[in-house]
Amino acid sequence: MLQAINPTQTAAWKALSDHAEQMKKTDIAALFANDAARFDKFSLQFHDILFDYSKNLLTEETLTKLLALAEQTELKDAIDKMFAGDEINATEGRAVLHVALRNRSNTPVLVDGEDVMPAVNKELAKMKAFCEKVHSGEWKGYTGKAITDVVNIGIGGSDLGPVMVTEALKPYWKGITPHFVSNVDGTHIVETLKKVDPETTLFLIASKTFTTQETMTNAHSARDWFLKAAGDEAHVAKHFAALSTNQKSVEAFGIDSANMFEFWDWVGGRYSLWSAIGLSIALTVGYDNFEQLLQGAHDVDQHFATAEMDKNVPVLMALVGLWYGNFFGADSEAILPYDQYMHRFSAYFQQGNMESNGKYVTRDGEAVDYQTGPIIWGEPGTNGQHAFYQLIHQGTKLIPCDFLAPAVSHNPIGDHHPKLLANFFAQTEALAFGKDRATVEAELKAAGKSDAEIAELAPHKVFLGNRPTNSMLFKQLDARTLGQLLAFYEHKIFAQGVIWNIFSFDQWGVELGKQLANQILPELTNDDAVSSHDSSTNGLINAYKAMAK
Ligand SMILES: O=P(O)(O)OC[C@H]1O[C@](O)(CO)[C@@H](O)[C@@H]1O
Repeated sequence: MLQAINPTQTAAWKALSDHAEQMKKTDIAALFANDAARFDKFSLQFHDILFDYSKNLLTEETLTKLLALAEQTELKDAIDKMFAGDEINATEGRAVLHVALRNRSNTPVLVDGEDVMPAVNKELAKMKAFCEKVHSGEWKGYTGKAITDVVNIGIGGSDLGPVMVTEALKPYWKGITPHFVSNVDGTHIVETLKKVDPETTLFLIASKTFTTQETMTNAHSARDWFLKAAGDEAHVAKHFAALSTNQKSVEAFGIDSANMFEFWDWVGGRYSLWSAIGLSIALTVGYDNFEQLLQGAHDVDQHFATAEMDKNVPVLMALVGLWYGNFFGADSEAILPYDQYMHRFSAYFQQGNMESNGKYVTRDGEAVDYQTGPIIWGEPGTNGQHAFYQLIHQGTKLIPCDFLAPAVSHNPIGDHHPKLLANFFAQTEALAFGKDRATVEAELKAAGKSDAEIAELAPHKVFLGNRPTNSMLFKQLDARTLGQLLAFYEHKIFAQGVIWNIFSFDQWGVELGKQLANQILPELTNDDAVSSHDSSTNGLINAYKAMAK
């Protein structure tokens, strides 16, 4: 159980509030001008990843105060408790042990006194053997053909991680094409099924609970489609596997437990790509690469658990983010990967972050009077530059941004990569340092503009700068580095949740919508006018019924 500590009642919070008022009087450009060693002081190398957080509105004093906040909210104790298998997901009565799934050191991890590592290793061995059979062609479909396509049917954490990772690691694909169906909108499954052949397709029904409406509906439609071609129920075993914690429901669906890959209730859905939910990843990029992904996350787990707080990358990421959210009123963060393969990275951490820390109730059941989880958004560079960077540069909102890029491209064609990276560096520089009025006026003058034109145009061309960014520059996007990046963000989210005194591993906020949808569904299947809701909901439902006739 984690202590409930109100962060705003700590001495550190009060000190940070005062300090923020001081820091509002300076800017990032001044901090660089006053300290030639700033980059060295505020950057860290972790394996092949350089984390530069120097382009932030902070000083050593800021960091000391932020670290004091981490100490006074007992972050270290919370980290130890997570790794020790304590029930830190208190509202669901569960431990939080995605770190056990990637525990390559294999040291015992105890849940209720029992070491979970033998079960974790057994399941990994099962996944490995299955991948080998599929890749070698030993696993055959009902007409004796090898598998060419995998369709993962899942949603939320049972979809976003596998989609993001398989896309990010596309250079490592092994000849199996992955497809992902998540939305209950029939279009998703129908359009996907058009691309695959029942004789050579393997369906992975990915659902921790095996009760999720969207997933079960898609799974039944996939099975109907398959049986239409295959005819015989006996063939289902060759084409359907389940990734779940719920053996009973898997069997009820008609999937043999031999084709079930198990995980456990101490794995949160949005932290589950490291579990059997990652089977589509292992099938797509090969089991060896899946293991490298686990290894990368494990590298960071060890770092998070043991590094000093002031050298601890996820802790620093958490503190820097919280600094802007709680003391400067920033309400969103942009994640901007300069790597096309990472095009689902921000979407993945929308769930990771917003489902974890989108909470207004504290660990002791009170309403917070401070900001918690930020809105997460972003697109790959350079697309974002031609879409929303205008607002980041000159808008009225403070939007801390993370820039991520590989030094080495998997596709070193012409001068594409230097151009991409030039944009990355230019953007972080422009955001931090801006362009002042004098420079703008001198440029306009040099371009031959009259004094009147200069006076009119100059205000629009000034960049105030002082827009904070973190940069993550890494050697190349391989499985191990990706695993490290993902674990950085996961632990950042955890550390912030601890300091905010909220529970990061439940998601009660998704329940009400599900409950109401279940009540409304039967109302849509008859012709009666509906009057049981508010006038808007009644009006919409009745209009729908009339239109759909
Ligand atoms: O894997 P399941 O049980 O189908 O759940 C899917 C998703 O639904 C949620 O419970 C709520 O959206 C997520 O946390 C989870 O990732």
